[in-house]
Amino acid sequence: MAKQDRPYTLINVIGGPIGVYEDHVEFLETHLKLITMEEFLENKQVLSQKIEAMYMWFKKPEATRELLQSLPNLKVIANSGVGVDHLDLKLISSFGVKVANTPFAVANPTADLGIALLMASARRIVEGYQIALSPETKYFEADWLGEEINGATLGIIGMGHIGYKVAQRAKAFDMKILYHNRKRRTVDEEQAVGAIYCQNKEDLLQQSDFVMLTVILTPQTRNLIGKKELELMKPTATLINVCRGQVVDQDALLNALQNGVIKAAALDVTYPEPLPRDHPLLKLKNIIITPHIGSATVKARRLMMISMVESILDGVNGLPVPNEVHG
Ligand SMILES: O=C(O)[C@H](O)CO
Repeated sequence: MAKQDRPYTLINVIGGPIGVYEDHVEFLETHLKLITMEEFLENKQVLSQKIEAMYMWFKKPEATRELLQSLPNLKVIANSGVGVDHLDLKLISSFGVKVANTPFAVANPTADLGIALLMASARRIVEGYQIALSPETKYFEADWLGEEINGATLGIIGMGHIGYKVAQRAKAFDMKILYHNRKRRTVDEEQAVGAIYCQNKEDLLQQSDFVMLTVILTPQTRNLIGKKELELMKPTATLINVCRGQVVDQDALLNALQNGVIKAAALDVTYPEPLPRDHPLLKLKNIIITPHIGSATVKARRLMMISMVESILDGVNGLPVPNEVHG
């Protein structure tokens, strides 16, 4: 693309914990004219007229009303990742701005992580690592046991791109797969992974040995799993969450884990993130917590970037926006 044709695109900063990756910049600069927030604020009058896109890498820059008001020619916001719960979609669309996300880029690595957490929990890998490392360990105990996952029942709540990829993987482990979703998958899709639809999430909760959460966070899914739902689960069951912390009532989960209502939990997401260092969930033995790493692979982050650039280029050229999110 000729240099002068690249759309002016607002980014937060390059590098550091809240910045665009330095090794993505060459690709980005080939397609977009990147303007950092600092450059924008220094030369607001000129740049505000030129900026047509926002490259929102891990929630930054924030799409505040004030920022949207100062960008009269903004056409599209490309959001890294699939979750858009940090965005006020109504507000953004009232400015005539479209939003796109990257559902395809994150589906495989997030499903991989879900299965990794399931396996780690079933085979007590984190505890085992600590035993293997501990100076207290004199011998390896023969009765220190985990669970096998083949033949076990996995209940997937949320059968979008990620949930379906989880099912594909679970099939390879000969798990029995149940799922609950707003919309039922086609019979062909169900048969391809051997998944059985549960119209009521209660049925799924009662029957599953592992419950995996892969929904998006909306007002309807906030606290989807609370005291009542945890009590429906088997006392031998494990809850795995790879979507958003707020989908689970964390106090109810703490209580359930402390009192044997369920056996264990494996969470890639909590609220807040990270949890305060003295949070009681961090003190439990029957929990694994990872730092929100569903999409944290080199490949996924590159695919996210490419997908975001595609959405921006089509968006500023008045074409249908790939992966447009409708509020
Ligand atoms: O929303 C997502 O895709 C992840 O949580 C962030 O990568």
